[in-house]
Amino acid sequence: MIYTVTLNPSIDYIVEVEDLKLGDLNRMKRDLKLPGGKGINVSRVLNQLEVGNTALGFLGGFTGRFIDDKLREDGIGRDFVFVKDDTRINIKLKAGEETEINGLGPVIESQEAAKLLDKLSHLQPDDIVILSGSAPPSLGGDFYQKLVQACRQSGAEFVIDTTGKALKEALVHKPLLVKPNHHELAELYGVTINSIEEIVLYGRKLLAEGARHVLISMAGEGALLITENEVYRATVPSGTVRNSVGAGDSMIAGFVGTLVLTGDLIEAFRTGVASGSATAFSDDLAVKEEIERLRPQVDITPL
Ligand SMILES: Nc1ncnc2c1ncn2[C@@H]1O[C@H](COP(=O)(O)OP(=O)(O)OP(=O)(O)O)[C@@H](O)[C@H]1O
Ligand SMILES: O=P(O)(O)OC[C@@]1(O)O[C@H](CO)[C@@H](O)[C@@H]1O
Repeated sequence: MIYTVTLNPSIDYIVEVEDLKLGDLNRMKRDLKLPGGKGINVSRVLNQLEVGNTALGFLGGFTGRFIDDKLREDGIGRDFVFVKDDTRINIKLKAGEETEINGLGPVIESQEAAKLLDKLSHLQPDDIVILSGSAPPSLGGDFYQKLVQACRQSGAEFVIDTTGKALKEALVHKPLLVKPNHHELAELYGVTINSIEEIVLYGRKLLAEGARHVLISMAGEGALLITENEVYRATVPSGTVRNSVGAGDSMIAGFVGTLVLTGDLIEAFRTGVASGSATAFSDDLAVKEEIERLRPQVDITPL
């Protein structure tokens, strides 16, 4: 079974205004409320690809119920810990360019945090757990470490998509996949990156530190897949970008879902890129038909 873990889900409140005037009254041209948070996005795209999965994490209040209802309507498995405080609302403001304002997230009490760790103590060795996104500050700085240890103690594989110290510390536990974008990669190593050769160099450092597969996404510039023996570059299909929120999560879903279904690394990479682009070209996350349409447009070459 694939599990996703979203420590800090959100309602993504997508707001479009014609011409934003700061300090003035602006009227919305369009708005949309979506269940969000990185692991939840992965669950939604896995579901599109007909890959069964269960979404875990913390939900609370009316915002949490909204997310739970939406996932239930889509037939996605859920096993959330319900907390007292409200799940956050993240604002995605479209006014020509995209501006994001993400909430800190709810207070998670220690007994609520313990309930999630308890769920992970029942994992099986053939499970894959996808850990994605920020952690609410109240969980403390080492909660990801605890999650990773819980996965490893049960023998389950894990994928981690977060930043900074939590990502660095997870590497030694040999994640199946990490997927920083090229900016996050540079930030992780405290460097500026100016070329594909440098991206490969630092991507290989992630492997040396323990990651088993490294995907580096570069938005409209394509993506790299780096494994112990191979480096591949993918082009992205062309299309009109409508929304980049969740493109990276969709890529993880496409890659992991296809790897589980077929065991074929190149096809997993292709579906990952097509899924990211299908989201970038949609208002909401990628749907199956669009992923299928874009897949043949992704060219993959060894470097
Ligand atoms: N402008 C674009 N054109 C085509 N495909 C895109 C574009 N932007 C993103 N994608 C697709 O989505 C994938 C992931 O995008 P990106 O590198 O922006 O990830 P990310 O920074 O993790 O995204 P986010 O944090 O917004 O979810 C890319 O590898 C590509 O397949
Ligand atoms: O604040 P975090 O956890 O880093 O990111 C949360 C978030 O921006 O990521 C998703 C897109 O990747 C959105 O659905 C959500 O609002």
